[in-house]
Amino acid sequence: MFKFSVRLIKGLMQVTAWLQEQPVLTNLLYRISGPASYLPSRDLTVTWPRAEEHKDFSLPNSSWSQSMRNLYNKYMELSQQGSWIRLPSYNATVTHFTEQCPNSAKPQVTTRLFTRNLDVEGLGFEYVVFYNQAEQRTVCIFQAGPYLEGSHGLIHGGAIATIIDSTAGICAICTAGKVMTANLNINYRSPIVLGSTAEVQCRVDKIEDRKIFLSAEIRNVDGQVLHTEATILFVQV
Ligand SMILES: CCCCCCCC(=O)SCCNC(=O)CCNC(=O)[C@H](O)C(C)(C)COP(=O)(O)OP(=O)(O)OC[C@H]1O[C@@H](n2cnc3c(N)ncnc32)[C@H](O)[C@@H]1OP(=O)(O)O
Repeated sequence: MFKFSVRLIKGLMQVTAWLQEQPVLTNLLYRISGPASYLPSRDLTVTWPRAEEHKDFSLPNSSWSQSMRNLYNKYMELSQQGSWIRLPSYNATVTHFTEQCPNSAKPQVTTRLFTRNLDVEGLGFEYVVFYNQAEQRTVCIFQAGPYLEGSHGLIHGGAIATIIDSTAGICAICTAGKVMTANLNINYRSPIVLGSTAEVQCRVDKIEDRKIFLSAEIRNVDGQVLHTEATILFVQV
């Protein structure tokens, strides 16, 4: 009887472990319960600022290179003329979409925006996004820190995809409201050296019903070197 119980418990544990590995289960949990219960139950070492203390990460900090600052100043001047606006950037998505969080004084979040998840300035994604409403364009001035390495001394292709997805996502959100990335197609033309400044240019090409088609390019500071080209499809949700 004892042996049978042990075997039964072991069997149950194996079934549970197998179930936890199945994407269909996590997907189902996510759909049924929403993201909060999908998070791991252990304590997360994530902190977030109170509403009155929200740090705007799109403002220059001491890690920014001179070329990063020069481009920032260029678009700030254009902003004063009215064509572009600088978009503030916080480290939690809930802070961006305050209408989803009525109790915004103390957002109940245990998550961080992927691109803003490091506390030390200059190690990860340093960037600022400007939006041009009339032209349905965004530009992102981007400096990749040493924690974004792929090949030796160069930015990881996934980090490049992330900054494109973010710049295009912001463009699509500003233009069409709530959207999800449905397709992201990238051609990596030349590598980007860690620490260098790059400019991500993104525009809405067309809108068909719920589909927003965008294209993006990453170039170096003077625009002479093409690093990356991409097309992105967002679907309104
Ligand atoms: C502030 C920082 C901003 C950062 C932004 C970052 C945004 C993200 O990274 S989102 C995360 C990654 N994306 C996801 O996880 C999305 C997962 N996918 C989904 O949830 C769904 O498939 C979703 C919402 C994209 C589309 O689903 P649904 O709303 O049911 O649309 P659906 O009816 O299937 O399709 C609508 C149209 O889009 C088309 N479509 C949908 N997916 C695709 C695709 N992958 N490729 C091409 N076309 C597609 C369909 O063919 C259909 O076209 P038509 O109307 O002409 O027939």
